[in-house]
Parts: sequence; structure tokens; C-alpha cells
Amino acid sequence: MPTLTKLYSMEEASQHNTEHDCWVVIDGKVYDLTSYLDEHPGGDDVLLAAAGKDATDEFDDAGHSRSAKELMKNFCIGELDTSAPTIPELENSSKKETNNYSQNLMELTKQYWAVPVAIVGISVVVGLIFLRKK
Ligand code: HEM
Repeated sequence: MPTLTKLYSMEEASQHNTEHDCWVVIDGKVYDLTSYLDEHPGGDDVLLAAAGKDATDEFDDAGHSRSAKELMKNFCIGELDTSAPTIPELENSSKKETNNYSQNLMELTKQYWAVPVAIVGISVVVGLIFLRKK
């Protein structure tokens, strides 16, 4: 039977950044370390500094033992959803762009209305000159 892995966006993980709710992302996996803060041999301060963040580098730099890596499995609550945008504003602005396509077109028309008007104007002037010559 396939296992269902819960996916979390970085946006969601970043909201769990307190001593009462402490999530950390390591190697694309999300860990809830709230209950481990007081037990962590490296201290709770390092975990709190990494709360709501990707702490892969910090975790590796601490040179954790094999038993620490076994232990961390107990706190894994899911994986990072890599398809979710890291910067939500980017998604919003790109969505806005598609939604406002027709609005953008209107803006462009407003901005360049002078071009067709100039063409018509020049045609009228040339026409008048041509008629006068006849
Ligand atoms: C996933 C959860 C984690 C577990 C289960 C865990 C477990 C442990 C354990 C068992 C030790 C004792 C030494 C060892 O056996 O390697 C340790 C030390 C340490 N950990 Fe963690 N750790 C975790 C996450 C982190 C994170 C995210 C950081 C940094 C942001 C960190 C920083 C440290 C430091 C600085 C030490 C002390 C190393 C030393 O004394 O040389 N740990 N950790």
C-alpha cells in the first residue's frame, strides 16, 4: 500500500516558528521539534533559531551522529512541497497578470491611441492636398 506523505509549503512551515510550535525543514523533510526542544543535546536555542526555516546546512554543520539521524525520524511530519512557490507574492503577481490580460490590453490601447489618430490625420491632410491640386 502506498504511504501518504503530507506535503507542506515553505510558507506554511515558516509559520511554525515559536517555542510552542517549532517546525524545521531538513533535506526536504519537515520536522516538528516542539517536544524535542528541551531534550536536544545541542540546546533549544539552535533549534529555535532555525524554527520555521530550512536548517539543512546548520544540521549538517553540527555533524550529527548516526543515532541522531535515526532519532530525527520520530519527528518527521511530512515533506516540503517543492511545487509550491517559496515567495507567495510571486505567485500572486503572476496570477494577477493572467487575470488582468484584457485590462493590460486596454491600458496599451489607451497609451497608444495617438498612433491610429495620427494615421487618419495624415491621410486626411494628404487627401486634401491631393484634391486641391486637381
Ligand atoms: C531533526 C532533529 C534533530 C535531532 C534529532 C538532533 C539530535 C541531536 C543529537 C542526538 C545531538 C548530540 C550529538 C549527536 O549525537 O550527534 C545533537 C547535537 C547538536 N545538534 Fe542536533 N538534532 C536535530 C536538529 C538540529 C538542528 C536543526 C540543528 C541546528 C540548527 C542542530 C544543532 C545541533 C548542535 C549544534 C549540536 C551540538 C553538536 C556538538 O556538541 O558538537 N540540531 N543533535
